Amino acid sequence: MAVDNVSGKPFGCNELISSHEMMRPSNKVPVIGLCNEHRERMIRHECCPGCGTFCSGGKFLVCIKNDNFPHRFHRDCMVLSGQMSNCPHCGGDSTSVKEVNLVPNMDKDLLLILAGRDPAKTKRKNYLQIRGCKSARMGYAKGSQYNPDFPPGVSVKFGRLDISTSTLMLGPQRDGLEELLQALQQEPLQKVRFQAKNFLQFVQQNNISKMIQMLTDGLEARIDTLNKALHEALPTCQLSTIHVLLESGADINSRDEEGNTPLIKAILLKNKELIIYLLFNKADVTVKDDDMGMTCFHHAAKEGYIEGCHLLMSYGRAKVNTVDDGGWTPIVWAAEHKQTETARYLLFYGANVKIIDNEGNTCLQWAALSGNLEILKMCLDCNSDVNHYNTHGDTALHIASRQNNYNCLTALLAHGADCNLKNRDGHLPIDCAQEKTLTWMSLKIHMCIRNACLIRREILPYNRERVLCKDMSRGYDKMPIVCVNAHDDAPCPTDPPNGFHYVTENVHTSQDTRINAVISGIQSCQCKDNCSTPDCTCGLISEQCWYASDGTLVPEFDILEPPLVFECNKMCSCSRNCKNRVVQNGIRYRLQIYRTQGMGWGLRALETIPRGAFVCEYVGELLTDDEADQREDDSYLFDLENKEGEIYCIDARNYGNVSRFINHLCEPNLVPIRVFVGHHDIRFPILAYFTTRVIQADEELGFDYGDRFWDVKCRQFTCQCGSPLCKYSAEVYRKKAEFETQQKETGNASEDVTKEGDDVTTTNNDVTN
Ligand SMILES: C[S@@+](CC[C@H](N)C(=O)[O-])C[C@H]1O[C@@H](n2cnc3c(N)ncnc32)[C@H](O)[C@@H]1O
Repeated sequence: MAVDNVSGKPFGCNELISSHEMMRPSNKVPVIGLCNEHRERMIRHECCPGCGTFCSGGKFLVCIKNDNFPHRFHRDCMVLSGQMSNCPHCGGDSTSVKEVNLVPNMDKDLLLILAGRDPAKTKRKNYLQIRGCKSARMGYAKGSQYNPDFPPGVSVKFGRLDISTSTLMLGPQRDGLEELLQALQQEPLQKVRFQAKNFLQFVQQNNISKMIQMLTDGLEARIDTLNKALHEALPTCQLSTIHVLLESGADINSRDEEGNTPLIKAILLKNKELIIYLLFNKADVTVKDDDMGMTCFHHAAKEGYIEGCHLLMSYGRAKVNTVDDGGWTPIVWAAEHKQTETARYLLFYGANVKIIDNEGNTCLQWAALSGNLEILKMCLDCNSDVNHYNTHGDTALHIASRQNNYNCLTALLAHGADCNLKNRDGHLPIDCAQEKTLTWMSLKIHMCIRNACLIRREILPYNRERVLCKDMSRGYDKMPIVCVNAHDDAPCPTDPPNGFHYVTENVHTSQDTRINAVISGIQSCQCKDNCSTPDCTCGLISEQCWYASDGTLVPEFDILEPPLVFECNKMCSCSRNCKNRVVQNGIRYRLQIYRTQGMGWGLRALETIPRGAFVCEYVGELLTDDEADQREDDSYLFDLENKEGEIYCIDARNYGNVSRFINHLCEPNLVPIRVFVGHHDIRFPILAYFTTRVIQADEELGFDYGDRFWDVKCRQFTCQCGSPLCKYSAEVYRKKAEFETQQKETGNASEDVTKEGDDVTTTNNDVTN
């Protein structure tokens, strides 16, 4: 249930939860079931990621980086999580964060709040006072209610768009139904052969009575005839004809020779009544056509049919970032076809302009191609990388130059586009422009001035980040594992000849590491309550269940002496979603492999990760100790010590996952924990990395490799972690060596002194004597 926060007071939402999809503003707070209004407000980032309540009244902060839809959050929540100045939604810096004070009229506004609505939207004019920002910037007027589920009383305002379906019926109108009933009461035809040609003719004529007669007299209509009739009927037919065809068994998701479904056709026809009818009859919004693998949503966006987009999302649950076979999202189609309002609408509903298509383009490049300045601006406002380049090495600047899109080029340069980047053919953006065109002249001037300044100030050109792989896991991990290099020309680490094979589970390359997974050896629980009580037997094998309800380790978990953790397994009576299952659910946070300064590849977080959260498992080849000793490259060996003396190792050199890139940090933020999931063979725990503190986006992830590693390796290389507390840097080893020499020298000296002393004593003794 959504909770609105008005001056610190909570107000629970009274509306029906509209979607089965639960949401939350960050992984710090539990997921919430939402009514439509709150769902949209969640998408607009109006829910505070710190406390999970909606910022609806009193003082709170807004980030106006995205002018149209300021993000909201509470100052105190950010202070508590140690994240002071930046917007927790988009990372916007303190210059875009302002404080607002909403003073709600508790009588009237409370009713709105309880109805899941935002009073600020209803009477925005004198409601919001944002310092340094016009109140009109607070987003689009959003109509009161719409209910994507039922009944069809849709009424939505988006800018000038007013989607209203309150007058629509879900099936044929009264006259259509009457005609159908009449036809059904007619005398059946005498037995004649069902002729597809005749039937199609009747369908095209909307001759319901003849259609019904043919269909009900026992003659068999083949499914493909019905499907063909359905497709042929769509452009001209009445809903009652479609209704009869579907009732008779035509497939609502059948495809014509171009792979178009009836829904795609209805979108192209912009037939709202038909779209709603098909969606309510469970037409599949994800079916792709044969041409470019476009779904109905891509077609709607391409056509600039906002109403269609809205119906698909609200009735059909179409996903705003769904991709076609070329990796294009609906907003890319809108950008390419200059559908500005559609793009604005899609952005409002969470379109991601940074998604990279199969040719390496983002939406920015498509906007530069079509020359749509508005959409290009939207992409830049959403922090698109202005220097991102595609598989040909073309940036948006190359594309705008080639197309002579002067305004787009000017906007790109104003946002820091680099005019000195060459594409794969060695061409600068200016080389792509036709001489004496506006783009050419503008670039010429820009380059002359810019390059002169660069030379004067000895500024090195911008070091670009290259995306070497969009997902090293090839879809096996839940999150794509991107690999980037902004440092040198090292190729992707999976590339031959020195590459490795990305696997998501440990692999066996010999018989000697066979795991005992016999189910009689696995303890399981009998819980029926999500394992939330201390009686869960699985939890008890680990002393207690160490996971809090959000999947993080409880604060009392001892990260210095971590206990073994036993998660619930397939033999347990509890549900697959119980509290005691975390590692088995896989990677949840966005991670990136990147080229570090001095440590080869490394792993970093792309989003904030809370303390005690599971990050990834160390995956590789299971080896015996002896086998590990034979390996030439020991850089990726991890010991699975256990108390029974048998030592096994995981080697991630040839087979591994994202965790093989985790470097040593002298101030580690990860700790490896032994976890058991599918078996209880104590020799082969899962090595699961958990965070030891909150990790910020872009922070490198690392754990302490330990003295044993560095005692051996310090002869080959020293630690480059750069921490002021580094224990294994060249400097530390130098000082250690100096100290030891000194010790030796003073040790020798004191030995000498002792000897002398002995002598002295002797002498003294002599004296005494
Ligand atoms: C498990 S791998 C980590 C990933 C590795 N950086 C790579 O490029 O594949 C361990 C190796 O990374 C390098 N490495 C890890 N942490 C380091 C550190 N703090 N300083 C220097 N090198 C480090 C060492 O070469 C080490 O043998």
